[in-house]
Amino acid sequence: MRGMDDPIITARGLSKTFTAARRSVTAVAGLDLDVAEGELVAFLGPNGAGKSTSIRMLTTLLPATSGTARVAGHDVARERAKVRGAIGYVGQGNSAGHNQRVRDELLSQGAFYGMGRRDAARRADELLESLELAPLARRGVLGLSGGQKRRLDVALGLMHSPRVLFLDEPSTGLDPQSRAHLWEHVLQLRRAAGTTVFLTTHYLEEADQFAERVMVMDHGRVIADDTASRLKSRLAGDTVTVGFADPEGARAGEAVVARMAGREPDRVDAVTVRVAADKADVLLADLVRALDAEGAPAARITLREPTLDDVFLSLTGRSLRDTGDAPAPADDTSETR
Ligand SMILES: Nc1ncnc2c1ncn2[C@@H]1O[C@H](COP(=O)(O)OP(=O)(O)OP(=O)(O)O)[C@@H](O)[C@H]1O
Repeated sequence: MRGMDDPIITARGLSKTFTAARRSVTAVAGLDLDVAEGELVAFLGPNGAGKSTSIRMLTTLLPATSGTARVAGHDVARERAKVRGAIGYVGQGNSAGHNQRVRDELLSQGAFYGMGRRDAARRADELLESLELAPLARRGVLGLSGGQKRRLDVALGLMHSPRVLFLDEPSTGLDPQSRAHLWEHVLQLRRAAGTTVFLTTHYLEEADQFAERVMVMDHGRVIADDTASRLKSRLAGDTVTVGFADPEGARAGEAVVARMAGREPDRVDAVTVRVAADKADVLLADLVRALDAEGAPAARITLREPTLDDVFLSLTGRSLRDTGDAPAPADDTSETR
């Protein structure tokens, strides 16, 4: 992996304003970006935040209104063909509308990229194998399941062995098992080839679990850019919730909690208090002892680690889950992994 002194993706002041019928919308407002080769970066944000527009500018599909970007050493405005040759792009719902066979679809893509027939065939078989599509090679594209189709999309994006793979919502609409499966493949392919992966997602858990770097976008701007764990510890702490046997216990316990945590707890209900804590795991043991010693023992204590949604909430005052567009959290990936 190369250092940041030689990033594979850079953007400076990259902006896009759409104007239609005298109304103008600034979809992306001054994106600055440096991505090192081999990084896995996730763009996270609510609908309309500007994620797709950013990706479409970086992949040369959309001209910027202002600003510049370079991908794999080429300028996205002046060297579009060179950029396209170096990247793979999987858009939202990429799959073909006609019923070509799976393997033929890959071969057409290879031809599109100017690959020789032999090379294309070899590469297609390699990708069919590694994306577990080999048994479906002769099946029509239209008969594939959602998850199979998305894996084919990824294979199509990888046909010419690009240095950078852009994925726009690769897992939206897939069931939890297919999502996990797709991710497994993307991570494995990336390990094998060192491909830089830049993707957008609505799934907080996904970004949290798999991305090395999370860029949170809102209203066309990047409002946070760091590893998920640093974002969480910096912008949203743990919460400790303490339940008492009765309201009297809660009253006595509340003061102890305040003293131990160093800040006033919130009242959840008559018998429960909640407090934010920087080092909740350490606090927990001390708190239990202190509550016992002062005759206000806890009936139950729960510790909740922050999620990326807490990060978004702390940055914007809104919940990503409340924006109405984020898919419901999948039941297999709850926020407390
Ligand atoms: N072709 C277009 N013409 C006019 N406005 C557009 C166009 N494309 C996008 N926009 C607007 O730009 C803003 C950003 O859209 P964009 O699709 O980049 O957001 P996003 O974060 O990718 O959202 P989603 O998660 O829904 O894909 C939105 O307000 C959108 O309505």
